[in-house]
Amino acid sequence: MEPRPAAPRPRLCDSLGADQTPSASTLNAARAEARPAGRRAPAVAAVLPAGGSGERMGVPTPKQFCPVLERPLISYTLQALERVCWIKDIVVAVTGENMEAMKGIIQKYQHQRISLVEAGVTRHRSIFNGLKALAEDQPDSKLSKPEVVIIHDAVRPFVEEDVLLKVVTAAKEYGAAGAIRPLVSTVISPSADGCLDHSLERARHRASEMPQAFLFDVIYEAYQQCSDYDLEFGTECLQLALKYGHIKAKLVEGSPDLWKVTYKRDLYAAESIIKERISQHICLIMDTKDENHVGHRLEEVLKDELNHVKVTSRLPCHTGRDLDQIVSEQCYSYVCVNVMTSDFEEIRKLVNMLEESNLSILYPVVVISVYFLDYKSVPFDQKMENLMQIREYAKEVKKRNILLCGLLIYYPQDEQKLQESLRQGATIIATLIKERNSGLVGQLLVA
Ligand SMILES: Nc1ccn([C@@H]2O[C@H](COP(=O)(O)OP(=O)(O)OP(=O)(O)O)[C@@H](O)[C@H]2O)c(=O)n1
Ligand SMILES: O=C(CO)[C@H](O)[C@H](O)COP(=O)(O)O
Repeated sequence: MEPRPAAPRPRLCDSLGADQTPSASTLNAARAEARPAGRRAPAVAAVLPAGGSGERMGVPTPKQFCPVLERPLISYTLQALERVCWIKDIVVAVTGENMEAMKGIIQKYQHQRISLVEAGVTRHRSIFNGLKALAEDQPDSKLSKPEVVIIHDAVRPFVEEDVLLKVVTAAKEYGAAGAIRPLVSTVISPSADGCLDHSLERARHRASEMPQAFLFDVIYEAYQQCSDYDLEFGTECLQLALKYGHIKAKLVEGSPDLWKVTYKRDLYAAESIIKERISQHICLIMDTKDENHVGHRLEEVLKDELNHVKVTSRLPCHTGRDLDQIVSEQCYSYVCVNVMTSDFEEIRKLVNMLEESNLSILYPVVVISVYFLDYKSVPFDQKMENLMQIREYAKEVKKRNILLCGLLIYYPQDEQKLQESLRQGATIIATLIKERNSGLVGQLLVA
């Protein structure tokens, strides 16, 4: 039996940013990095069954294509697997009628390493079709048979590298492995007359989740021997490895986020989790170096209000160089503090950089333009005329998934009122970033 590969190493893919696909040289470097001396890293591929109709979701669109933050659910799962640079191929099984839509998603969100196969009428048949694509070296296929294959539902978007590595490592040793979770409800067995026959002791049972991983030959041979009944009604790949391959899969404790999107409530939960994850970093761009200026006080109040969020500040003159760094850190929330001017020059520069970075292809980027309205120095009507440009400009940039709105904070005012305005401003900023509500683009809010 092959020795276990080394423990998980830092992801080389991270240095490229989780949403970017590593180059071939980085993949090779990652493999070399992850390969202890003398041990060969297994060739790993993934099969994603995505051919269901999502009946339990109760909407016409199959749930894998339902939008979350205006992006199809399946795209998040693909992104999660693409982050893992040692998965060389990702085979997705979709129905013929959804093939073009799937190709469009791959192109729009710049997914890589994806191959498409026709789904089957059941989940097992879809998976089997995916395995066939990996098993047979068709003349024009760029796919090759992997040593280990991951099977993961396309509607489980929150899968991390660590659990993938655990199931793959275990599959190499045991032949099969799968993620499990504690049961939330007790499992019961009803009798023919619809009454309780018996219940299972919940603590002694687990829920089978995904990802699962198998030595390719183990699961492929199991599917080839599968009865029609199993292909039609089965729901558990680990059971096929046991029944047809006599392999007892290694069970790996998974994280709470491995759940499968099945009902409509799961879409709302997925959107909430994604919003929370992309709101963990705020970049504050100041247009003044004056450390004593009120704009820097807003930074302090924001840090105080949002103690779990990373707030980094930048000056426009450094923005270009620094922004590349921020983009690679996956920052999707920008607060531009304008104390010196109410014109749009700085905002336009930032928006142009964000567009060039393609950052807003995957997630909506929030840009909040904060104006300290020194109503004593500039006639109010002249300033408002300037500021009202935001409405039209915001409509324009919304098309590129950038959500722009304005925030006015009166200034100067007595210390207590100013502190109150700053706190109100921080609350408004936090809400705009957390909610990412496209209905508010172009609005001018007042703290
Ligand atoms: N013929 C099928 C049926 C299901 N799946 C996929 O298997 C995964 C898990 O199945 P499930 O949650 O049951 O999806 P649906 O069958 O679409 O849901 P429902 O049972 O509510 O119709 C999903 O990614 C689904 O697209 C598939 O590839 N081929
Ligand atoms: O949890 C799982 C174990 O492999 C599968 O995702 C689940 O069984 C799929 O069943 P269904 O397609 O009916 O949702």
